[in-house]
Amino acid sequence: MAVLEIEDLRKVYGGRAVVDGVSLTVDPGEIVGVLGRNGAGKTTTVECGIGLRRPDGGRVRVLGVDPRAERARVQQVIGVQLQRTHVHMSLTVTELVHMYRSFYRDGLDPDALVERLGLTEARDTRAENLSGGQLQRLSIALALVGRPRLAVLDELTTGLDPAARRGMWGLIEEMRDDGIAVLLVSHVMEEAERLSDRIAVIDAGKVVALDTPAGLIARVDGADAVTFRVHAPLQPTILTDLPGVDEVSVDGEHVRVAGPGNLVTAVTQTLMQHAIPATDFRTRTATLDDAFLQLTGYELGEPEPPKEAK
Ligand SMILES: Nc1ncnc2c1ncn2[C@@H]1O[C@H](COP(=O)(O)OP(=O)(O)OP(=O)(O)O)[C@@H](O)[C@H]1O
Repeated sequence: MAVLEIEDLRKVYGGRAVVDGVSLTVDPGEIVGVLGRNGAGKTTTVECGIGLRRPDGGRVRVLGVDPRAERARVQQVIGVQLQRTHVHMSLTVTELVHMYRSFYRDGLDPDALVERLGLTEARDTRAENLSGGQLQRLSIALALVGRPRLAVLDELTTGLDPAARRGMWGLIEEMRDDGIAVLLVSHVMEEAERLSDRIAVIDAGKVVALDTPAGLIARVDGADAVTFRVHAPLQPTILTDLPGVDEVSVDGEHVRVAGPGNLVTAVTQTLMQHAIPATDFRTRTATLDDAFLQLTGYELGEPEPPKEAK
């Protein structure tokens, strides 16, 4: 059974459907990423999914239970880290993590979790005196200490330094391997790509794509390309016929060859066979960024210029 099931969810504010027919599921041991522009409806979807907001339409189940009808039962199985954390700011890190642990029947060792999240030195500091990154780590500790069946993480690593970010990813992967279902809202493409088994891209309240990170990247049109300049006449057909080439465009001496995968080797070999001198090779490989931008209606830019030699 899916841990979280969202079916045809609708939420309306001021006559506008900010969530408009969203469906998605998260299985045990699965990390599902949720990507979308600011205001796309991600937080609203997630908060409806765990019973914090009342849907105006559709159906939501956590382990088969309606989270608004059976609040107490559902609270026992979910851990939530939201953008706006409300904690008792006058309590210390240790006090808060132990208090949250006491809310759950089962759970992690609070002190070990504090250490794992790099909060040992701050354990006796009141929440109100923590740095932004420490407060972020605390909110994650509070979400995870009850060993939830479903962890909902909204902007997991915002404000964390690069080392802390890597550490957090490792922790989330361990939890996934332990069978926990994770719903991960993120604006960090590297994070979404590394952690997510599947990614839902939400735009204007609708799921515009739901696929593996590799599946989303493979959908990008024309983002894998090699461009170069030729210094002798070129018959485009010598390149069009190469395996993996989708499109060849020639504009004077500028040539662009597009298709999935790395085409540089095949292109340079072919040019050599035909004795066509060429320079200024630039390559571009599709990324999750490209997929996201294309799916949410942005135009793709031109290939990056080559890096200057040091
Ligand atoms: N309580 C509310 N009352 C009125 N409008 C709301 C309310 N909550 C959200 N909205 C609107 O719904 C839309 C979706 O908001 P939501 O917070 O779900 O977006 P998001 O995708 O999480 O954005 P971000 O990436 O900026 O966090 C926005 O236009 C927002 O202004």
